[in-house]
Amino acid sequence: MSKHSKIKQIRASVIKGGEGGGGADYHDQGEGHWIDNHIATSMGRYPEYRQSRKSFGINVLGTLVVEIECEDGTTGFAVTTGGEPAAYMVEKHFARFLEGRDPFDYETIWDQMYFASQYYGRKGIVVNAISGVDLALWDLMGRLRGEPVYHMLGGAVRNELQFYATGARPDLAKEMGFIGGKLPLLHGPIEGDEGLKKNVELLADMRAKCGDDFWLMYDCWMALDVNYATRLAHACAPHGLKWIEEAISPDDYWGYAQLKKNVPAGMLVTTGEHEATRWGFRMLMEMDCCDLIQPDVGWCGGVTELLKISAMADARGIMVVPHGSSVYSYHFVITRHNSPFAEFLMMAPKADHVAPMFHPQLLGEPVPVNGRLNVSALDKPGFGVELNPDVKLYRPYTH
Ligand SMILES: C[C@H](O)[C@H](O)[C@@H](O)[C@@H](O)C(=O)O
Ligand SMILES: [Mg+2]
Repeated sequence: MSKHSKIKQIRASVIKGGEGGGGADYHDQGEGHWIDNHIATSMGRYPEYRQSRKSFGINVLGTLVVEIECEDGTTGFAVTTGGEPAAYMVEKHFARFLEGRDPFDYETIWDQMYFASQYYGRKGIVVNAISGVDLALWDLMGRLRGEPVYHMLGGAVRNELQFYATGARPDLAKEMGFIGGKLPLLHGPIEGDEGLKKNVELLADMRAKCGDDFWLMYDCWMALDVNYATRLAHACAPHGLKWIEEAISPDDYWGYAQLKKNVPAGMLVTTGEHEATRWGFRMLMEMDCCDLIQPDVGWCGGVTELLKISAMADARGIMVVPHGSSVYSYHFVITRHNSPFAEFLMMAPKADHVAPMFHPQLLGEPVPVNGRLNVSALDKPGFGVELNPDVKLYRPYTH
């Protein structure tokens, strides 16, 4: 007989655009932010959509806030990307698998959410919604037990996290103590050899500013084809490009397998932030698509699924460095030997100082200091953060 308080209610809320700012939908930033400044994407083939990813809707979904309340009043929550469509699924479809149940039945809850939505889900926003519910369950379990999530995942295997920084200023990231800097790629195939030359020149400039021992990577956000990515990798090799990230479409497993053969020896091919579930990552690994996988724990299925993905990768000697997702990935990374470092997304508009990733939605969100975060910063129940009461929530659907 379960000794735990049962789940009384699950609630899915959103934050109206503009009031909440970026938050979990961290691409939803103001004008002039580096994260929306001429970054190469597949939509770049349309001139009207080349300058700004917001122009084609990268921020159209918004934040999903999932709250799960127990009969004793204990409430766990999590935020991810999903907005009203994801809220609809949580309220109208997934709630039935949680209410009246023990929150520690998270395996069965996950299984029922996934297979009940298999006919319309499996990847994308449906798995974002499942991930949001799963993360809220892990937060709730931690609060019920008075333990941080990382304790429940087996405990820390090291006493601190080390981070690389994603943003437009790797030179400043080096000064801030990060172990590396990941640049967004600015020019895609539509801009021809001239654009490729600019991509290489930017990397060369950053290499000159950062010196030889600082990791430099390119994030290509699904924008390229195999030939362009191959040419870019070879042109960037003399400037010490450590990895080429998400160069092509997440659906083109065959292209990744070819790119991994094409790149210069020693350069890593990475991907995975837009992949989902153990089955998607099994495909990436068994088709030898990449050297390092980057699931987003708020998009791939949550902690419950990331545990399965990570074990598969560990058995294959593949590193798992989750896509930046603040505390939701920190609690995982610090417990895994095959996750030796983490990503920190520079949310400051000029990438010139450290700011909490999901600001302003979360209170108590820890940030790296000198590119590191001591495990003690995670020593609070659940994921250790609270919802900011000044950020108003709207519950678009009920059940
Ligand atoms: C910087 C990239 O274009 C994305 O905005 C970023 O969110 C993601 O790809 C990452 O790896 O951080
Ligand atoms: Mg990326």
